[in-house]
Amino acid sequence: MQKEIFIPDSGNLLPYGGEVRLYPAFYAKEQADRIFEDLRGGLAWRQEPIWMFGKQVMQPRLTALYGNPNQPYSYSGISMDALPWTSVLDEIKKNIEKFTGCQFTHVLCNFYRDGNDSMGWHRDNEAVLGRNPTIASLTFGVTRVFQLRDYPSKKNKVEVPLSHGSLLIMAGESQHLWEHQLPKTKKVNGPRINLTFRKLLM
Ligand SMILES: O=C(O)CCC(=O)C(=O)O
Ligand SMILES: [Fe+2]
Repeated sequence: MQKEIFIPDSGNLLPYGGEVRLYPAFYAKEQADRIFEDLRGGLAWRQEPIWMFGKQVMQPRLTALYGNPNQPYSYSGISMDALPWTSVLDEIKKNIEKFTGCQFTHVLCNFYRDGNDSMGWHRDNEAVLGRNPTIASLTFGVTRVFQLRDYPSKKNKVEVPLSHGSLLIMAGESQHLWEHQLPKTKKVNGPRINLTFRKLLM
């Protein structure tokens, strides 16, 4: 769908140690609106517990995992079984595979109901993703600020507004040297859906 048109990108947003690129208009508004509605109503959203500092707490967002069968995905102390691809998720996967030249096996879907929902500082560095994973992150709904910072020093914060229809690619060494989060905010009140496409090694 996208392949014949040139999609401008931000250039590398990281000053060193990996690559993060933003394609603000990967999907045009009408298409992004349609995808948002389909994902909101069509995915099996659940609030899941995770382990944090030795105790179980509910995640401050809803999640769903889709992907190739027989390959469960473990992160933050929970193991999730992937549901089979829906037609919209499969359509998006094909688009970004064509665009990036990478293959993806799973998509972790996050639903941030409002500005109180969030995701804390982390790296997507599970061994099953391999050493330098390419992660494709798509946003639908309200714009939220995504933050990265140098992992060892907790300095050099980079802020990236992720808007409706945008694609963010994290690649190279970005999951070693940088961590990222989606902080809470009082500035927005609407819902946001984020999809992170990943390739799990068998
Ligand atoms: O919602 C976002 O933009 C970030 C999601 C994320 O970091 C993740 O799913 O690992
Ligand atoms: Fe992440």
